[in-house]
Amino acid sequence: MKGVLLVNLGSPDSPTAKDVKPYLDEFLMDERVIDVPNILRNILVRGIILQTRPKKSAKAYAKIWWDEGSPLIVISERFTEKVRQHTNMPVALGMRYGSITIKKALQELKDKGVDEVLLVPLYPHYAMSSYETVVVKAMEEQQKHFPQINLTTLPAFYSNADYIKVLSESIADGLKDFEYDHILFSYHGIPERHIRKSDPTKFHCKIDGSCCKINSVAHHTCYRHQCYDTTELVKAYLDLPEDKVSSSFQSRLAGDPWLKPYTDYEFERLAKEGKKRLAVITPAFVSDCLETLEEIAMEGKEQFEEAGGERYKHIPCLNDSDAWVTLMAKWVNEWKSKGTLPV
Ligand SMILES: C=CC1=C(C)c2cc3[nH]c(cc4nc(cc5[nH]c(cc1n2)c(C)c5CCC(=O)O)C(CCC(=O)O)=C4C)c(C)c3C=C
Ligand SMILES: [Fe+2]
Ligand SMILES: [Fe+2]
Repeated sequence: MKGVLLVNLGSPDSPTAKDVKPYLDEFLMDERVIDVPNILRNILVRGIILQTRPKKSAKAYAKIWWDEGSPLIVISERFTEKVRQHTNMPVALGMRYGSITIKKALQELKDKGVDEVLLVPLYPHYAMSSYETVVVKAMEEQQKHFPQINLTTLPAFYSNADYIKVLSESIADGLKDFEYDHILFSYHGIPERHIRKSDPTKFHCKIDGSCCKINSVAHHTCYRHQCYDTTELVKAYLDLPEDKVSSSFQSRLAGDPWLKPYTDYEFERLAKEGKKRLAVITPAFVSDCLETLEEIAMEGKEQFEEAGGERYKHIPCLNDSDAWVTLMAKWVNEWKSKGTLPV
């Protein structure tokens, strides 16, 4: 029997330093997130970052936490339930980090008699620290504990025409009552080094975009390329003016150079250039989470207004909206009936 495994990033069990610490430990000790040799990662994560970050992150989580729990988890659970209803299939939810594990989700599917699983990493774009680590972890769990299960993975859908339509229409909806001077597409950042590492040709990706017009297999794994593609496709779908749209990268950790331009610097630059009314969308995330609700909706607003901006709007992620659930159900049903995957 066929079933679906949806996987998102995960959250701590509560917005306290006690629960944030083990969650961040698992997250940042992932070799695809902090990709340095093991000994160095241990020193960096356990000896330095985890000494102070859990307290700071817990405070940020406390600002966005809902009565039902972490927004990312609650939204993902609502989405899962709706996809289940729209497909009449066993659909389980796992998280890459934290207590709602991929192993438990696979067990849930196995207990229902599932032996063919469609794995859906809940990320539109490929990055080794998001999409790839989910696929690798799910394959490890499958090989170790569920050899009878066959896994098929949904490709990154950042440029899928149906997805672009759903995303664009949700943006248009968010802009209905908002006169804007500029729309910023803010994507989660990654270290530049990750782009080079993920380039199978080892020479194509130049980080500055000069490579992106030359056709290459590297684009299948180039997060930066894919983010800019999403912006361009939404811009074309909504016929947005060229000079009113730009892309940037948020949530960097100190240290290495991360993808530029940095979102927080862009808030300042745009406000200083006289863009007084700013709309921000965050298409690297399908569900609202700490990085959208705190960093963008709260901190970003403050940064923009401090730099002279006047009106600011964060447009929500797709979350459990009808259009997004319907699209996911369509992909799942096509896989179930014809064995095909979206392109
Ligand atoms: C080296 C560090 C990090 C990389 C690389 C990274 C990539 C990456 N992350 C997401 C999605 C999310 N990240 C979230 C939180 C978060 N991310 C990092 C670090 C890296 N992410 C940290 C330390 C945290 C925790 C919070 C903090 O202390 O700042 C979240 C939110 C989770 C939640 O519970 O709400 C998401 C979602 C993507 C898509 C990505 C690569 C493209
Ligand atoms: Fe992150
Ligand atoms: Fe490129």
